[in-house]
Amino acid sequence: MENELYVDSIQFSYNDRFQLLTGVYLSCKIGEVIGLLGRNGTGKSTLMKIIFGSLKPKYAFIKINGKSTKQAFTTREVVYLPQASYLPTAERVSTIVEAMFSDKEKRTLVLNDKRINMLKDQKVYELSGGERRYLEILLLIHQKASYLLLDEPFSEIEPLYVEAIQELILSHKSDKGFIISDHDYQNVLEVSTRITLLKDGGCLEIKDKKELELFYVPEGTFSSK
Ligand SMILES: Nc1ncnc2c1ncn2[C@@H]1O[C@H](COP(=O)(O)OP(=O)(O)OP(=O)(O)O)[C@@H](O)[C@H]1O
Repeated sequence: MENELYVDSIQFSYNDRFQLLTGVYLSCKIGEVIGLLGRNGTGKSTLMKIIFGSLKPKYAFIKINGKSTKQAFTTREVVYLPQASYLPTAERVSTIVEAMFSDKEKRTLVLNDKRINMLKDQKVYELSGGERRYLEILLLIHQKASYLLLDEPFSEIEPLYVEAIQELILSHKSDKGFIISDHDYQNVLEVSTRITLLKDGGCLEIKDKKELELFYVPEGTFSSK
């Protein structure tokens, strides 16, 4: 299948005693926002690292736009937002944007973003959690890659920036595919086109909110409102 990130049969363990991922199947097409939910420690971050290629699995079948690969990052079609910030804290926002984009037009586009423009002379350590996370995602969204793996993009950031990041994702959905993992499932649900639940080492497709109540959130979470 063209224009799809496809992973199948992912097996992984950190030690011999426990197999964390036992045969994960996941797919994401351009235009899709996949909400990857799961309880603490089920392996969401591990799965993203395996797909990206920074962690070696026991077995994985990964195909990007019809071509199989061992490490998705080598195809330049996949970028990954790790849970922790990846920006050098002592650098100015404008310096980072210039370093990350050789193309002048792209640089100008990013620097003219309405939120980043007023922060461009600040250093990364001076930004709020939300401003920094927004910048990190903006920098990834403007890369050529078609697929973005976002590990906890909404975690511990101010509501204004949760909304800004949601807007950013939705405004780029037509030409990108997103896989998003976050504990704040409401924020994920608001932008997702599909939900998959990582559970007992595999991925379970969630059809509707009723199924989400059955497997993930407390009964009545959606119906009692
Ligand atoms: N480098 C490591 N060595 C050994 N065990 C690890 C390592 N990294 C993670 N683990 C363990 O593997 C399991 C899965 O971790 P992972 O971070 O992938 O889960 P997660 O679903 O992303 O969790 P959370 O939602 O809390 O971020 C956890 O039990 C974790 O403690």
